[in-house]
Amino acid sequence: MTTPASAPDHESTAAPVEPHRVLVLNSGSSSVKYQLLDMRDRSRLASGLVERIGEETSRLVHTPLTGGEPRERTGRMADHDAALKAAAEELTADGLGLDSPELAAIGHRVVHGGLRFTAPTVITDEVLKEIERLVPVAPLHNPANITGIRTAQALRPDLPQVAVFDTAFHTTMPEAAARYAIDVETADAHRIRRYGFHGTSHAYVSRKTAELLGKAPEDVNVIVLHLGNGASASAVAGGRCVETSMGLTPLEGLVMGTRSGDIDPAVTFHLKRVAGMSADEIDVLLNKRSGLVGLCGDNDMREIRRRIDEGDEQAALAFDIYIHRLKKYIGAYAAVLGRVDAVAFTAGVGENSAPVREAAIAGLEEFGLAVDAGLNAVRSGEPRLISPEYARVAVAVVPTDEELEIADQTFALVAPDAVRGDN
Ligand SMILES: Nc1ncnc2c1ncn2[C@@H]1O[C@H](COP(=O)(O)OP(=O)(O)O)[C@@H](O)[C@H]1O
Ligand SMILES: CC(=O)OP(=O)(O)O
Ligand SMILES: [Mg+2]
Repeated sequence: MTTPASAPDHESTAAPVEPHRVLVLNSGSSSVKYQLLDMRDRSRLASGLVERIGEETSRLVHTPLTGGEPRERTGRMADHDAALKAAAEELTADGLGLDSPELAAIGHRVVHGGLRFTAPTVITDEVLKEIERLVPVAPLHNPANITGIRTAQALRPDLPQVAVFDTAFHTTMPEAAARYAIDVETADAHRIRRYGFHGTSHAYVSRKTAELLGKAPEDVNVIVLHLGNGASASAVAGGRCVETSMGLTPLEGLVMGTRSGDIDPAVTFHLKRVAGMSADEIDVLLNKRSGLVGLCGDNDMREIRRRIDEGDEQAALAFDIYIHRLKKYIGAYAAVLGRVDAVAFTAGVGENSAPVREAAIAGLEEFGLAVDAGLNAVRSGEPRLISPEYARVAVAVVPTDEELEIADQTFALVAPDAVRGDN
């Protein structure tokens, strides 16, 4: 790539360096994860997490990856703008300030890209307006993403800001999977269809799973189970998504930390007509007061397992409902794919909870699925197999890295000719 920075400069003695760093912002409803990467070798220079934004107990944990210990800040951070400014200060303290000429771009996770955004996109005013238009279909996520973009633009107005959409990977779903069986004219008038989310993670993990099996992505069919606070399953055939569990919004599908996942849509009419709830109240009930937290008061799988170990029946039932739904999706996606080569568990619960993996696969021997108890108990940050050798289908734990995937896609867009390190 030829830029003014690489033009001969007779006054300076050192050779000018092409901008090669990417900052990634993954803004969630109440948290921000960030990473600064050096794209020459795809190494992480620093990473961090701000949790409980808007509460008195906000907490920032910043990890410099060049040797130092993690640093913590606590105390109220009122909004995502305050959280990002605190993160920028931590980076500056490490000598990695956002004013650096080495920064090439800022990559943003944007949850809903609607029908229009099927690939990473440089953010213009017009693109930002479209992301705003999609707020009603991602009310917990797109507003946080927009604040992240605005704050980053204010800090570095000269840099390309790139949006990488959760929905993009799912745009290959066939119409049979993407359409709801409702009146076509109404659906089309309001763009009501199944978009799917967590696509960056499903893309990354399905590719990594193929790598773990020593095969090309085109040659494998994978069921990816992204089990975080939000949770979704996808069926990926030869590297292309053919079905996923989230729909118009991230509310459909699996039982999640605070979201109900699938319910009979008539439950909402019933809540309105019989329980007298407004649309907004029902929205809050299903998005924030349902799922594991609605069933047992806790949404953290560690806490639920602790309660089960102490004999708590409410926690045990919540766990059973979570696993029952997961198992239904594994069976359904096996049917959709026809041939399954691997089932991959990922995200906070999928990577860390051996009991969830064991229970989700238990009883599926007829599908060629089994988990080896010893392998399942191993704790590691590496992709690994947990199925016994005799099993026909591989079961794997494959840590996701949405930030690395966003950095790769961002850098490929802004510096298409740059030489990048390999995996
Ligand atoms: N060691 C663990 N054992 C079981 N569950 C865990 C563990 N660590 C994290 N989790 C679960 O992972 C969830 C967070 O997952 P994550 O993928 O970070 O979610 P999100 O990106 O939606 O915030 C927590 O709510 C908790 O339930
Ligand atoms: C789309 C979605 O549910 O994201 P998250 O899991 O980060 O809440
Ligand atoms: Mg997540």
